[in-house]
Amino acid sequence: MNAKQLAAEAAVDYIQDGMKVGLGTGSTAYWAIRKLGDRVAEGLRITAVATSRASEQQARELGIPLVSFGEVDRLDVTIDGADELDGKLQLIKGGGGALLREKIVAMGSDRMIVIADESKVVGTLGKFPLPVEIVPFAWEWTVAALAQLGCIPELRQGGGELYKSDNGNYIADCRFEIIPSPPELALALQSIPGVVEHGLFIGIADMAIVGKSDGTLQIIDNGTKA
Ligand SMILES: O=C(CO)[C@H](O)[C@H](O)COP(=O)(O)O
Repeated sequence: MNAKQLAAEAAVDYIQDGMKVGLGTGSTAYWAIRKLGDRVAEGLRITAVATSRASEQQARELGIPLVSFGEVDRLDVTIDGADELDGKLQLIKGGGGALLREKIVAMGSDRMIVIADESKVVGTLGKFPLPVEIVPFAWEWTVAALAQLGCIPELRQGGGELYKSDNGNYIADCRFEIIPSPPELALALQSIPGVVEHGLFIGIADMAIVGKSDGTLQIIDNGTKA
């Protein structure tokens, strides 16, 4: 079993009968959804919402009951991957382009469990280019404003054209190399009008389950919620 699958399946052990569950996006979340599908087939009764069309389709194929956002106020737990995470459970997300939906779903959950392999754990965030979802209108100005924050922003490409998120927006991948203060950067990003959402998750995750190549798990749950 690979390290992503190990972490993902361990997270599914936290799901109990009757829970409302947020389904993340990406190659690690894939394994969690697959395991949840197995447990639903065995009789586990849950309802779920998905953070992307891809995860929704996977859940549907596996028979996981999906509900609309109008049918639930809050979720009990969301299980999702991350591109980077530090010891305070601050995250960079959005490598798969689903950061806006992922943040809405995670913040609407009583608990967010992050699943990752050990390559995602860092001392300081920033090596992974920070995904920022921006509206197509006047994107040139928004990208220029992002560059003013000290990064090199690059609009994500997909299939020979500009990538569009499930929400019809562009993603600017912002290369910082190091982000000394994620909360300060988050505030600065939020003040740019063309920014819809950014991939810094601060004070949102409650616990991380990290799968290691030696087959063991590391639990990070003592993060200071900023
Ligand atoms: O934020 C995400 C998608 O927007 C993913 O959770 C993140 O990119 C990690 O992906 P993977 O599990 O494939 O490494």
